[in-house]
Amino acid sequence: MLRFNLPKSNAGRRVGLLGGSFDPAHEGHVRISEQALKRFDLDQVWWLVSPANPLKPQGPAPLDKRVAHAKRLIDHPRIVITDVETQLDTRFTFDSLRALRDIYSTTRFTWLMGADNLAQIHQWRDWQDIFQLMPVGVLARPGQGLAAQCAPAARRFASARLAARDSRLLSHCTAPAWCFVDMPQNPASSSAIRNRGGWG
Ligand SMILES: Nc1ncnc2c1ncn2[C@@H]1O[C@H](COP(=O)(O)OP(=O)(O)OP(=O)(O)O)[C@@H](O)[C@H]1O
Ligand SMILES: O=C(O)c1ccc[n+]([C@@H]2O[C@H](COP(=O)([O-])O)[C@@H](O)[C@H]2O)c1
Repeated sequence: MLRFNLPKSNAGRRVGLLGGSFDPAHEGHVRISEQALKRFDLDQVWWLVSPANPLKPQGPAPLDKRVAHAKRLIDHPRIVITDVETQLDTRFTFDSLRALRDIYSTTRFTWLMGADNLAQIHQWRDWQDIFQLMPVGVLARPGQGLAAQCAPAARRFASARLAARDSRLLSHCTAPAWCFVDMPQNPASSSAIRNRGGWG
């Protein structure tokens, strides 16, 4: 029985978790979620709309506004918009993922992120523990290929990397395991939308 108003998940279901500020959500988020479903053999993708990125000094738009916009943008039977980090009162990704793993003990989670986050994840709290907790699926992002492939995290977990041709095995693997997949890339970014005055 769930303590919170959290999404439901059946035993054995494979769920990708895409964390982000979604300030605002855009077509790039939609594309990588659709690709992740296919390329990583997932049943669902949950968007974790975060209260705030612990590394960003300026807070995002109010959570309700970001969640409502995300729900207007995407209407997909296998993509779920959630505010679980607010409900769990967690701010750091490792804490959120550990809490979800404990609540949904029979769900197989995969952490998802764009290539820009692979290049930065070594700055996150407990980042190596994230790789030990669940498989990690990385999706290509324009201009981020080289930085991501040479990133400290890519080097540290080089032996746990799956070839892109085996990407559908990722969500079935035991951690640590990660995979970088290339795909038709989408240049959208929340900061570009904010800078154009298209949000807020
Ligand atoms: N166009 C894109 N292609 C691939 N990955 C993306 C794209 N846009 C966002 N992502 C990924 O989606 C997740 C959430 O992204 P986020 O909400 O920070 O959006 P953003 O566009 O990166 O925002 P900002 O420009 O403010 O940094 C991150 O893992 C990010 O790497
Ligand atoms: O846990 C951390 O230390 C940490 C530091 C920076 C970012 N994150 C997470 O990374 C995800 C992407 O953040 P953002 O703001 O770039 O959308 C989001 O889920 C954040 O909570 C997590």
